[in-house]
Amino acid sequence: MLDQLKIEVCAANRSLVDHDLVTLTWGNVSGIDRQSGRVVIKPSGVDYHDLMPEHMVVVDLDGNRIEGELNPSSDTATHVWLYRNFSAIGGVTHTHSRYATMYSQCRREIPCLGTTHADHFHGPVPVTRPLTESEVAQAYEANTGKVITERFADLDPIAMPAVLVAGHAPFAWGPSAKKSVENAVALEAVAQMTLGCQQIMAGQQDNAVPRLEAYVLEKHYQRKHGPDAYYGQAKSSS
Ligand SMILES: O=C(CO)[C@@H](O)[C@H](O)COP(=O)(O)O
Repeated sequence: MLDQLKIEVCAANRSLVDHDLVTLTWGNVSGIDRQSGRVVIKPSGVDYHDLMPEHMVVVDLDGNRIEGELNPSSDTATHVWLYRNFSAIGGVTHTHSRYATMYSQCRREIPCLGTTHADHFHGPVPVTRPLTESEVAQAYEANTGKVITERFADLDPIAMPAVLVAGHAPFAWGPSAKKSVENAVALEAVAQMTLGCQQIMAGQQDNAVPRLEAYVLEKHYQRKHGPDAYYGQAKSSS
């Protein structure tokens, strides 16, 4: 079972380059086998072009390495925090993709301006609070997961499969490693289009950027996720 997951996670990491979501090794994808509770993640600092399934690292839900010679991604603690708290997700993608990272660094949400956004994200893409000095000093990556799940206290990670970490960069997730990459691609696309809209409107007398109407948002989201789209999920304890 994990051999197949290693193949999928390796392919998902390599696809980050094809989607122009990464510079150097600034990104990592993982996937979870919920049956065994094992997470497969990219090794730290390895060039994407050199990645092979056998390089993937297997960790448990506390981030302890179970299998693999290489060190797991430096963001492993964030990935496993998300798997522990968002029970319905199967894959996580973290990148420093340009436009979504600009919004993360400006600490501004990405408003829902159009149907492209609505097809993937049920509302504005939220931004977390910044980590405190002690949170950074104590456990930077785990506390990055903590501020994400804090921000999702009243949000559903199925309806909103992405977040902007203040001062850092985006995380996206989905039912599989591949789907988490797709959500990261969609996030970067809507971030770029939103920035463009804000630049277009900045030069206008009425420079308020029009938000997508709520009834259009609902229609598009339900068209993609079904009329009974499930917005709420019981959160497992971390
Ligand atoms: O967020 C960061 C650094 O800010 C990470 O995404 C690294 O840029 C990639 O780390 P590895 O996955 O190669 O350890």
